[in-house]
Formats: sequence, C-alpha cells, structure tokens
Amino acid sequence: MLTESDFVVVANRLPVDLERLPDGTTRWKRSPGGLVTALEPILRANRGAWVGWAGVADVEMDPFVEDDLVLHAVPLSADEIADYYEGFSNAALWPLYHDVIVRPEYQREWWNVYVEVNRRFAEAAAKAAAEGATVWIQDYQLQLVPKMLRMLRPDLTIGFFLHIPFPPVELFMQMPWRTEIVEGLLGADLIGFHLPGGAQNFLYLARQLLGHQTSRGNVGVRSKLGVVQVGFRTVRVGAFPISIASGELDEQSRRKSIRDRAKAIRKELGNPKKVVLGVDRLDYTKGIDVRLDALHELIAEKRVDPTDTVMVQLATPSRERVDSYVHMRGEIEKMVSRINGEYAEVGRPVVHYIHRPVPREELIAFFVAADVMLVTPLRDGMNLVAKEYIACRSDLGGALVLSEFTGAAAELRQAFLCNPHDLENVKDKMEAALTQPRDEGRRRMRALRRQVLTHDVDRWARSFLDALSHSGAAGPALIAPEEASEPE
Ligand SMILES: O=P(O)(O)OC[C@H]1O[C@H](O[C@H]2O[C@H](CO)[C@@H](O)[C@H](O)[C@H]2O)[C@H](O)[C@@H](O)[C@@H]1O
Ligand SMILES: Cc1cn([C@@H]2O[C@H](COP(=O)(O)OP(=O)(O)O)[C@@H](O)[C@H]2O)c(=O)[nH]c1=O
Repeated sequence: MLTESDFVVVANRLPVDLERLPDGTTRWKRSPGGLVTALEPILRANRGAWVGWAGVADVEMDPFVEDDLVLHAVPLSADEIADYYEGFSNAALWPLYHDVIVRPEYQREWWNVYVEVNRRFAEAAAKAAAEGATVWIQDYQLQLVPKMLRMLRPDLTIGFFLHIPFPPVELFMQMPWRTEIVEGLLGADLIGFHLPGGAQNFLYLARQLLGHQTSRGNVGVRSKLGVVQVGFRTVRVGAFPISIASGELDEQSRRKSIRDRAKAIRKELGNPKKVVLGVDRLDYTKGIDVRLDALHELIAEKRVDPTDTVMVQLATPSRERVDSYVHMRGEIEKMVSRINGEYAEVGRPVVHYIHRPVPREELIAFFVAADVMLVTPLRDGMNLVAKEYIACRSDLGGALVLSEFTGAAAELRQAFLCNPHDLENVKDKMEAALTQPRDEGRRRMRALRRQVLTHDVDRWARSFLDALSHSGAAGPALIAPEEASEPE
C-alpha cells in the first residue's frame, strides 16, 4: 500500500502513456511534450507522486510505482477524452490561448465534461496528498482544479503553473466560462506563467472581471510577484520561465556514442554541406508550414542550393482526432511532397519527414548533427526544443532560427530571431543562419549556452516552489478594480 505524499504533481498526462500492443499485452512509454520533459527530473528529486491520465481510455488501477515514481492514474472514458481533452482542452482552450490561430469552438457539452473531469483530478489529488502537503497543478487542462482542491483540502499549499501563453484580455473575454476559469485558478496560492505579460493579463482580469483588489506595478521575471486579494486569502501571481535539465543534456551530447551517431546521420543524409532541422509535435502552432514555405522559396530564388542542403523535420504525432490537426497534417505532407517533387533527385530527398516519436538519444544526435535549427512557432508558451539544441552544442557549432512568438525568445536574444508572420523575414534569417561566419556563430552560441546552462529546470522549479512556500507572507500594496489601468 503506497502512502500519501508530501509533494504531489497533478497534470493531464502521467509522464508515461500506457500502450496496448496488438498481442494484447501492455507497456509504458514516455508521454509526448515539454511538460513531461521538464517535470520528471523534479519529481524524481523530490520523491513525490504524480497524478494524471494514462493516455488511453478506461485505465483503472491502484497507485503504483513505475521507474521510481509513484503514479496515480485518473481514469477517463473514451467519451471524456473526446469532450474534455480533444474538445474543450484542445479545440477551445488551446487555440484561444494561442492567438486564435484556428477558431476556438465553445461547446457547452465539452465544458460540462471539463468541469466533471477537473473534479475527478481534484479528488484524486486530495487522496494522494498527505496532511499539509504541497500540490502543484499543471496547465490549461486543469484550470478548475485549484479551487476544487482547496474546497476539499484547505490544509494544502496549492501551486498552479500554466505551460502555454495566457492570452491577451480581449481574446480571453471570448470564453463563455471566463469567470469560472479565473475563479478556478484563484484557488491556488501561487499562479505561475512563463512570461510577465501573461501574469499581467491575469491580474487585469482578476481586477476587472471579478472585482478583486490586485497589486500595482509590473511583474518581474522570478521577482516582483503580483498579488490578488481573494477575501482573506492572498494569491500570488508570477513569471517563471521554464527550462530543461541543461547540464545533463550537455553531458549526454558529448558522449562518443552520440557524436558517432551524429556523424552517421549526416552520412545517411548524403553528407550535405548543411543540415537544417525541425523538431516538433505536429501542431499548427509550431509554424512547420512557415519554415517549409520559406525553404521552398529560398530554393526557387536560388538562395539555397537543394543539392547541398537537406532539411529533416521530425514531427511527433499529436492530438490526431482533432479536426484542425488532421487538416494541418495533410497540408504539411503536401508541402513536403511538393518540395521533393520539384527539387529532389532519386535517393536524395530535400526534406526528410518523419511522423513518429523519436527516442531521446536519437534526438540528441540530431541536435548535434544539425547546422541550423528551425523553431518557427506562430505562438508557443516556451519551446524547450530551442533550449535543448543549445545545450547540445558544446562545440559552439550550429545556429538557431527562433520565432519571436515563443517564450524562449525572451531569453535567447542571440538567436536569429524571426517573425513567422513575415515570410521574407523568415527567409532572410534562415539564409543568414546558413551563411553565418564561423566566429560569429561561435560568439552567438557561447552567449546562448551561458543563458541555458545557468537557467536550468531546477532553477525554474526552485524559484516557483520557493515562492510558493512563502505564499503566506505579506505582499505588495494592492490596487482596487476601479483604479485599474489597461493591461500591458
Ligand atoms: O499532452 P499532449 O496533448 O500530447 O501535448 C503535449 C504537451 O504540450 C504542451 O506543452 C507546453 O509545455 C512546454 C513546457 O512548459 C512548453 O515549452 C510548450 O511551449 C507548451 O506548448 C502542453 O502545454 C502540455 O500540457 C502537453 O502535455
Ligand atoms: C518531436 C519530439 C520531441 N520530443 C521532446 O518533446 C519536448 C517538446 O517540448 P516543447 O516545449 O518544445 O513543445 P511542446 O511541449 O510539444 O509543445 C522536448 O523535450 C523534445 O525533446 C521528443 O522527446 N521526441 C520527439 O520526437
């Protein structure tokens, strides 16, 4: 019998997904996405418990230990996956919070199921947590859990972190259940965002939509927390940009086995002069279409030579039953075919496209092998891939083309920053990255590595959890709703 834990992470997904194999057996495999990449090392270090969904329908099991982590699986039926995960989380909240790149759908039935499933997660967390424990709730799928959990267990210290952007106020106001969502989040003692802008948008809503008193002044990065007064409770709001286990990745990428594999990858690609890489979940926010368009035009304009430049796009399948993802996959596969149809030779494609998850070690070898890394999202909460690429370049080689619309761009200023809505700008930055002088590249990469190696995932977790542990202390002066100014 597993005991209750003093530290509990609650996330939509467990760090592992249950896979049902054709012969009827099952096995656990790593879940997709950056949230798991970031949280797994912290939970291991803290010997905590993780509450989440096992990635497939109807998994009911007692808490169990997998690879040293205590896991509590929250069962979801097939209908709940359709309404709560694919529907409300990924066809309403995800597009709304990512600048409405596709139109969000606000279905009442999806909302009802979102509420029910959030309640189930809150109940599971209440069971997993020991008296006085710290519970850290993650992300947009679980925004109602903080309030629900507080009602069940007032003894707990509750943190919430949003891994995706918190939208501008005028977009958030579209949400039919906007009040319930802000109230849900305010159940936490500390609410974390990647960037100060998200925290400020939230403070404005707490003031204007719910009429709470809030603090005055700008929120800082890991500093100058904002405050919302909810009755007798003080809720803190801050910016804590997430990161990666950069030291570990740096060490792994220096291994001979990885270096050898990187060389072998280049050889398998025909030893081109330049290898250009994209690594993403297949998501319309990631701007995979943007980089393919840019490459296509650069080749057509003879600014890139398809006989000596090869692009590899690794694209993990994601949310494959959501319409907008089905549509986008078709579009991207057409673009890849078009480029290859026009410019490939037999046995020498210009774009290599892999639509399946790539294991970690292989991914690291790709990072080491790539001359130019393309990270071109239209909007992205952080983007850990950009940081992973940098951590793997102890040789100071390589160049990063990075969208200004990622959270990572706020920290990685020496990348080739681009505006993914401006194709000419993306093309110019890709060309500049492909042709940068060696010394300039080394200088940029050295500065980028300084940032990534000194701001790792431990620092992220420590800064959030330290702030959470001080959540009882007196905060800055408050501002009444009627005194509120426009959001920044
Ligand atoms: O669980 P899925 O639906 O398969 O999606 C995977 C994860 O995608 C999102 O990741 C975000 O978190 C990263 C770490 O903070 C961040 O770098 C990235 O910008 C975000 O998109 C999502 O937020 C997670 O909940 C999902 O598990
Ligand atoms: C394609 C691919 C990726 N990974 C790993 O997944 C995460 C992705 O995190 P990021 O913050 O960039 O974005 P989302 O969370 O997906 O929105 C990163 O750690 C990648 O290394 C992977 O392990 N295997 C893959 O095939």
